[in-house]
Amino acid sequence: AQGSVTASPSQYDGEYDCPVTVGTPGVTLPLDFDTGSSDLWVFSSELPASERSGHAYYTSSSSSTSKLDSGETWDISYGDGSGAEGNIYIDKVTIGGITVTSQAVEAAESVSSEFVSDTSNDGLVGFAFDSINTASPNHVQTWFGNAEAQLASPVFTANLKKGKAGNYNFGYIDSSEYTGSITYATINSANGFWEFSASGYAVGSGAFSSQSIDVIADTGTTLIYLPAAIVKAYYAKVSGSSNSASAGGYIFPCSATLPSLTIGIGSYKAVVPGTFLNYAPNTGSTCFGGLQSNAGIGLSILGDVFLKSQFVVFNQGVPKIGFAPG
Ligand SMILES: N[C@H]1[C@H](O)[C@@H](Sc2ccccc2)[C@@H]2OC[C@H]1O2
Repeated sequence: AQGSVTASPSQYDGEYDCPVTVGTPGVTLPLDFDTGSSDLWVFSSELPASERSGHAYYTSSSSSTSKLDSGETWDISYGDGSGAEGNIYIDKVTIGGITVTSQAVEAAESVSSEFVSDTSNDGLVGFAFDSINTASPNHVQTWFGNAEAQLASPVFTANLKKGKAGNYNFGYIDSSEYTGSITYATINSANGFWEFSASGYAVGSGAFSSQSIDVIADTGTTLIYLPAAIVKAYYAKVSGSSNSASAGGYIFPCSATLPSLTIGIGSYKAVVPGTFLNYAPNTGSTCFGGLQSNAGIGLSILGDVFLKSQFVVFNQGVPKIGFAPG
């Protein structure tokens, strides 16, 4: 089997949400595909009505194929301080025409305010490694982990776009979605992430600095977070930029022409256009950068600002990650 699903950007490409059908009869919910976590959870009828407002949700008792995963709970905290928790049902989950008949569906009983106010999604689908799934006392598998048996190849690809719909594909690599050749990096999955070593960086037309940068590829993170020294070197080339405590990061005049950012993947030079690095308006005539410091995060993240400039292959079989111009 192979599948494909549309990925729709929220405002400012803050996240990319995809239709996922759960249960019988199916309820289709826009879920945020997240290669930085490994829980599939949904807004549910078990939430207080106040936390469900503005959201669609899953009602296990209305699904003839739903079965309580007795004794199992989940409780997740994300890097941005948000979180959710609840209990678990086993039910059918279809994405892009591929159905997993016995998927652990983590039903929310409580979600943090960030999720209540983010009405672009009604939950998340984690695509990282099972080791960081939060179900307890037993881990549950990701949807992709369960779907792999149906796939010709243990791969999914991300073809995210700036300001318009893209897609995720499952089980195959569509050569029409990229140019040139795909360059792969070995994944270290010890921390449960799609973690690898980038080979260096360049700012605009400047010299490439060869250095190993430990990063994770995270479709659920909006921006790029790199070591402070690299970020400082980037904004040194943006006149009028400053690292603003009040804005929570680097800002610059919206009229600035931003240099591109090149990230090395082996010998491949992945280029993020300067226009992708003006993320969104801040206050007044200042704008907020798509590249920010990883200070306080503990790791570097290649989020959507980077990923939407590339075609990305996530191969869970090896594991390895591949990049090509999108
Ligand atoms: N992997 C990411 C995850 O998908 C989001 S969870 C999220 C929170 C609020 C709104 C939408 C999504 C959070 O930000 C970075 C990291 O944690």
